[in-house]
Amino acid sequence: MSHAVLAAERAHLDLAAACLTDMRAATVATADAGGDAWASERLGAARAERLRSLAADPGAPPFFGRTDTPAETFHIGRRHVRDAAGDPVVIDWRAPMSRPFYQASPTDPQGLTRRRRFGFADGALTSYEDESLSADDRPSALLREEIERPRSGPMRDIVATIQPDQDDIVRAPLAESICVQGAPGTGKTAVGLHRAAYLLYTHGEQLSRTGVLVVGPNRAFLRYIEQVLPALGEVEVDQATVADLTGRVPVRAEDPDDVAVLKGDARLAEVLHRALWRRVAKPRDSVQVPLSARRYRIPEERLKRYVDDLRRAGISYGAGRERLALSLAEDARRQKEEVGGSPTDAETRRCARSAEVRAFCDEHWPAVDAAALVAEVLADPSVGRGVLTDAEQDLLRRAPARSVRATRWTAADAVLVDEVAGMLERTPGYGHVVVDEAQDLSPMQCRAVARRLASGSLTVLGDLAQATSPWSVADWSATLAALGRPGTSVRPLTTGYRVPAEVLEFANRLLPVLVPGLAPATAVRSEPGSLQVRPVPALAPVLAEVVRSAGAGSVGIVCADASVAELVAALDAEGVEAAALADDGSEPAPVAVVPATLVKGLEFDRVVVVEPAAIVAAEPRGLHRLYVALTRAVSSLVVLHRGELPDLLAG
Ligand SMILES: Nc1ncnc2c1ncn2[C@@H]1O[C@H](COP(=O)(O)OP(=O)(O)OP(=O)(O)O)[C@@H](O)[C@H]1O
Repeated sequence: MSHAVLAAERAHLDLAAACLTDMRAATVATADAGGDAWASERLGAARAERLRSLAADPGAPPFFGRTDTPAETFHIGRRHVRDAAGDPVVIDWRAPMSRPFYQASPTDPQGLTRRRRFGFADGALTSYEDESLSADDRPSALLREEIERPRSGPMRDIVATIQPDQDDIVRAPLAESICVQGAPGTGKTAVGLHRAAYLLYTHGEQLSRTGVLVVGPNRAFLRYIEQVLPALGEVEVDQATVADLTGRVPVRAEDPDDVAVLKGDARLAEVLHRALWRRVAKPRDSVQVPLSARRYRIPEERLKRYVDDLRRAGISYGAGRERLALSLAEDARRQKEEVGGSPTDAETRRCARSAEVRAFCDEHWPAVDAAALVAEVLADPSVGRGVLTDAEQDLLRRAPARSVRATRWTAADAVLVDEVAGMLERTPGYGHVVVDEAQDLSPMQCRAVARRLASGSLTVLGDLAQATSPWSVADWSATLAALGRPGTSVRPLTTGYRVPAEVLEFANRLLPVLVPGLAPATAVRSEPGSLQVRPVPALAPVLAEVVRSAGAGSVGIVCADASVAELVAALDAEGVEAAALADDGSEPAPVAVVPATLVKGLEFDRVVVVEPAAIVAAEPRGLHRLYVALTRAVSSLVVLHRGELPDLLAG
């Protein structure tokens, strides 16, 4: 390593930091344009956003790499930095010029004569490493170190080390929907978030209008990933669970699995569609409507035609109702014009709002409340005859509550209510949606996500082996069809970055039973001693000892949901401070007792899985749940069991 090179690169780092400071100052100083309050508010909001995105993460240096071609040198960083003259000092990692940094290889140098990576310690540039992109390159130690650096705490970005197969997905065109089937810890979530950041950078104008949505499985997961996009300079991405998206009614009850599966079936959309549209009634008589002090009779035949045309127009139920009122008013207007009158637009609108027109619409195209309609279908599912079997109708049937408000809704009901709401009024759609842990979505939940998509594209992330919901599928086609993107190509990721090889191989013993034929992941690193499987006579003392000797980093104790409180109390009795992880988005405690049903998508430095057989026994897809639990560890996994181990793990 040359000192002169190091000194020059440090000088460039200082220059970049100074330019960033100037850019921030210039943004603050931008004067408001004119006295228009709305414009200055918009400008203020845009400036605040730009400031937020410029607010450099103090731990993140302005660049992490450099590419040289015979003509040019680019430093690559988290965001674009330019000097006072407007010349680039650092190129945004998402810019096309940055692509060779991620993709160049000795077999395809992509025009590069050198790729340089930088090593940092506490924000200071301490080392660099060059590849000449020829066959004699040694594998990059810095790259390896960074990729293998144990990770814990909230998720961090991976911009410095995105791998070529991941980069292909991150930079796929906006128009292309993609489904990533990736084994545990292969970077699906990271790739999905970086793709969102890439698309926002590349198609900023289009996507800033329509927005980007990230859908995750629960609040704990959203909390875990919430820092990644802001660290990449993207602060305007919505993050939500399906429950958030469909939260039109309070959820206060749970369905038995068989009922939940049925309510998640796409045929329910057909049932609800029928239930709604059968409200529209055929006109049986003419009607008289008032227009500027006179009344006009609209004959039955024309009324029938208006209703029929609107039914067939492919518009929402609500829009149809509004347009029906307008059709009647327009009819009266034409009649008046035929006899030489010239009604104004205001008079015609008044006619559309008249008591007579409203009464006609209420009778023939009545207003509908989404929750009330679902309550009605659940109380009498016979509207589903021909779509659902008799047995299925019986399964769905529920004694009606005193009122719609008193209904004890379940999560699956909320999705049905959202489906109807989407029929009543078009749901505004995003330009791109990233759906994580998509293997767990029911077809009806997929439809709820698809409604938020408008004509945009999707990034679907998941792992069939981690599918734990009662409606889990064995391949991706049903999910992709319900998401409205049936032709989406499925791309595998199989290099595991999270879990050490010893732990991954142990978990992979379950794989042939979970999803026969699914390719197992290969871990990038091996850590001898990272796996311990310990039969114990009593849990609490050993668990306490394991936690005490864990050293720095986060500890996640994963157990069957029913045992969480007991374990927290047992640790407390042993003098070990631990807290249960809740699904309210609050931060996990340094030692967190995690219900198995909440652990999906998370990672901890050290994981203790307590009584695997109990996790398996707790639910129908308990073995899949156990696989999720066993693949959360970054540094070590300890399995403690008093009872027998599940067969596949024993021996
Ligand atoms: N190219 C990379 N360089 C460095 N770290 C990476 C890379 N890809 C993934 N990682 C890290 O590996 C870990 C797992 O990534 P991530 O959570 O995205 O995987 P996943 O496939 O979504 O996992 P799971 O399905 O098990 O939840 C994270 O800590 C992530 O930062």
